[in-house]
Amino acid sequence: MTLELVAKHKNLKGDWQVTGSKSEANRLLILQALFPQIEIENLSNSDDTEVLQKALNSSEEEIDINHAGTAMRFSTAYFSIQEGRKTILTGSKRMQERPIKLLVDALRSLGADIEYQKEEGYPPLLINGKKITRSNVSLAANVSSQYISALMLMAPSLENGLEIKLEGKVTSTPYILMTLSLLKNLGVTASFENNNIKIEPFQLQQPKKIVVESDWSSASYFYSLVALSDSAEITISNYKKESLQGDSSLVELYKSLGVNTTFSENSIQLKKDHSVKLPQVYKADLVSSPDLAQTIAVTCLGLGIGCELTGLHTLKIKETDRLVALHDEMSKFGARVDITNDSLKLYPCVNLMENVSVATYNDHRMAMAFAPLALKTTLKIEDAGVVSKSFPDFWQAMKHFHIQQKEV
Ligand SMILES: O=C(O)C1=C[C@@H](OP(=O)(O)O)[C@@H](O)[C@H](O)C1
Ligand SMILES: C=C(OP(=O)(O)O)C(=O)O
Repeated sequence: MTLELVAKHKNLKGDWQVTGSKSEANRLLILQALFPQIEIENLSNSDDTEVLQKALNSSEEEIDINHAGTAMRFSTAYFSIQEGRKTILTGSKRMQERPIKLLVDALRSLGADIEYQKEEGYPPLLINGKKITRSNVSLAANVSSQYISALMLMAPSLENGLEIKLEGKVTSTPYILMTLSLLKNLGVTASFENNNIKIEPFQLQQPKKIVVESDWSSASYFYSLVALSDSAEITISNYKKESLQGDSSLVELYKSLGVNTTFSENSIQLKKDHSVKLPQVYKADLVSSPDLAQTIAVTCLGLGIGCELTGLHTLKIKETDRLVALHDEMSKFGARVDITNDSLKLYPCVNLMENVSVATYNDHRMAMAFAPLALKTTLKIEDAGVVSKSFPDFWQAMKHFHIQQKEV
């Protein structure tokens, strides 16, 4: 389905309730499978969370995780310790190109029985669940934090706990800290000091309710709407100041792009700040917030300013090669874009082309990042249904804020 987008008003007002964080939800689902006394509230309604929930409830041998990276990585560790159970974990064509070797090597070194079904280093995986008693592992931490979170999530259910030594420069650190916080919140004794993670064995004695905060990566599209509007005052919920999600860095990152954030009890109010003088070139290191790269790049494109984004080395192995995708799609609007393996440079582009058709490459964030650009030019989004990976009611939200959509 291709959607043609037209912004009917550029003065935005209104409220929206965003679904629960898929990162928090997917961690909690694994923890709940290991400690059934956990009760989860405000679970994400994303495809990635649904697919993991189904996988964990499935009694089938073959489980298809589709495009969901966290579900693939977290359930690889989970099924490795399901004693006596054989599982084939597979996923979409793209999932079969997303590397998992570092995690499989780490699990194998702990005694897990995992074989590759097709290409070495990539799903699908054949897993024969086993009891794991070894408690020391080390792995490179510069490729994906998801491998580390996967090990951390299974760790408290191991009889000897787990010590994980992180090698090299750690990437996407806030996601490791999110996992650590959720474990601690449950009552697990856990620490992360000097690239060393230590998690003690744990048993949950009493029922424990955990409420998932709304998704901050999804909030980024509202920040972009506000930045690109003529004026805006919108409220989104449920958010809190002390977030577990690293993407709450949006509050700071969007200040110089003209968006002010005010926290209320369980929501945030975003206001267009007309007093801000936009930078000619916006600069940010996004090594801690890789999922914001597309939103920020497109906001800068819409504002007619340049940007230099660094710390993007993980983008190449996500739903698509996001650096190439951003380069190709922003160029269609007339912009000059240079990319390297870990950075993106956008040159200021004052006259945006009209009626551009944006390809989305099975990547929800390509569709969602470009949608707010409708406030600046007319455009089409191809395969617009991809948004359901993390934000199924995204298009309703855009409609609520006057971005009209017509199927073409
Ligand atoms: O642990 C998580 O929930 C995630 C970690 C990040 O991945 P990397 O660690 O691979 O950068 C992020 O991009 C992804 O959307 C969610
Ligand atoms: C990278 C993402 O997800 P995953 O790696 O879990 O597929 C994302 O949601 O932007």
